[in-house]
This record gives sequence, C-alpha cells and structure tokens, in this order.
Amino acid sequence: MSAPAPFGARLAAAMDAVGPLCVGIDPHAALLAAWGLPDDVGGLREFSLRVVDALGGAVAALKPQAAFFERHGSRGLAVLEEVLAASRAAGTLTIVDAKRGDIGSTMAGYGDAFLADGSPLAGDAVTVSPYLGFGSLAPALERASASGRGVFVLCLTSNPEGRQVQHAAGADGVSVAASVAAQAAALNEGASPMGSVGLVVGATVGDAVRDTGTDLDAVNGPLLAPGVGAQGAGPAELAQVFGAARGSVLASSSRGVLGAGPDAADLRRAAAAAAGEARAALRPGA
Ligand SMILES: O=c1ccn([C@@H]2O[C@H](COP(=O)(O)O)[C@@H](O)[C@H]2O)c(=O)[nH]1
Repeated sequence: MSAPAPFGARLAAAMDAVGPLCVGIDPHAALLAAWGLPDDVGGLREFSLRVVDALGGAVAALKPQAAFFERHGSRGLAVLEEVLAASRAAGTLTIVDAKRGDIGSTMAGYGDAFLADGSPLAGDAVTVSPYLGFGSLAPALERASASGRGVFVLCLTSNPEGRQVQHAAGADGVSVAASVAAQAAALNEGASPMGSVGLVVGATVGDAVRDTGTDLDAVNGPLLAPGVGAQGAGPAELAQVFGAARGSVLASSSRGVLGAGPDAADLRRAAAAAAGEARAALRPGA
C-alpha cells in the first residue's frame, strides 16, 4: 500500500475543493442544552456524530476540541475516538485541538497518542504548544512526518491574553511569535504545495502579525485561523490579519456554525455560508 500524501498536500486539496473552512466540534454544555441533549456522554456522542453526519464531506476539516471530550472522562475519550473514525469514513480531515506541549520525552507520548498510525486518538493533525521551547516539539514533529500527519503550532492565539507571551521579544528583539513562525518555515522549506507544519493565528489578532514582525508569507504551511463567528471575526478581519498569506488560511468557526443546529440542513446551510464568506475573503476570484 502506498503512503498517504502528506497532511499539507491533503489539506490544500480539501481547501481547494470545498473552501477554506474548518468547523470546530465544541460540545459545550450550553450547546448540548440548546440542541435538547443532556450534558452527559450520551449527549456528547449524539451531538458530535450529528455534526460529522451533517458536515462530513462538506467542509475542509473538522476540529474536535479535546477539552469537551476529556471533561466526560474515559467514556468521553471513547466518543472522541468514534468521532475521528466517523470523520475518516466520511472522507473529512480532522484536527484534534488538544494544544499539547511538554518536555521532549513527554511529547513523544503525546505524539504516539495523536500522531501515530494505529492510535485511536490520531486525527490528521493536532494542535501543539511551543511554550516549553519549539525544540521540545521534535518528537511530535518526527511522528507527524513519519505518518503523513500534521501539526498546528500556537503562534498568535485568538484570545487577548496571548499577547503577554507571544508579543514578548528576546534580547535579539525577535518576538516569540516571529520566532515560532520562522522555525515552522524552516521545517516546511521546499514542500509543495505546502508543508505539514502549520501555525495557529487567530482571526481576531488585528495588526499583531505586523506588530510582532511575524513573517507568515514565508511559512509555506497551513494557517489555522480560529476566532471566526462567536469571537467576533469575519471576512474583513480575515483579510486584515493575513494579507498576502491569506491563500494558506483555514478559517475556523465552532459556535458560529454549531449554533445553527440541531437540524442537519440548518447546520449545512450555516457551514456553507461561513465557507462562502471565508472563500470570498481569503481567495477572492477563486
Ligand atoms: O487561538 C486559538 C486557538 C484555538 N481556539 C479554539 O478554537 C475554538 C473556537 O471556538 P468558537 O466557538 O468558534 O469561538 C475553541 O475550541 C478554542 O479552544 C481558539 O479559539 N483560539
């Protein structure tokens, strides 16, 4: 059997085919209630699989938020495994939003969990945190590369508190965000159509890319942009934040789409509208 194409290539193809939108599966207790479901593992399963049924094949990626599965304990994690398998069966890429980051030897464990062939918790990519040092991510990056999977490294997050860490500059005057982006760019060098080491850059960050000197144009990898919808960002913000790098952006919305449920047709309409807005903002003329 031939090895699957690398994550970057698979994501680029999916964005071209159905638009640059990722929908987050964030089964908040309040959303479960709004959908008439109990805040227990049964409600979690019903909610999440309905999202996969409705949106599988219709969006470039689905992004289950690990926290909302972990809060239900081991049975919640079993639901996450089921969601990943169902998405795979539907032909839709998955990004497990787990934001893991630890010393290198422990990152090997996270890599085995989220990025290794045969692990039930492995999607197509996982979000990771570089704040123990970008180098500490090496074991996860190695596993991603070996299995054709991807990572999204936190760079400029959508929450206002992120500035304290991400805008800070070292003695060389280079900001943390710029350094993270440069290290991702080095790993993606030469990849076509793009590499598999992505960044998380919130659609809400305004002028932060410029202010921190972060060179997104050089990254040559996917840019996951949460913050669309419930956190207030829309097409204008996407265009402002990403400028010339916008062709690599995967806009991400969770509550903004999920709030249209539980009806599957309503969910599909909301996702199609969000994908259309993202396409117009990020790929004008496409
Ligand atoms: O910088 C970041 C990184 C990740 N997220 C995650 O995305 C979703 C956003 O949900 P909405 O309902 O669309 O606000 C959530 O899972 C966050 O943990 C982010 O918002 N910002």
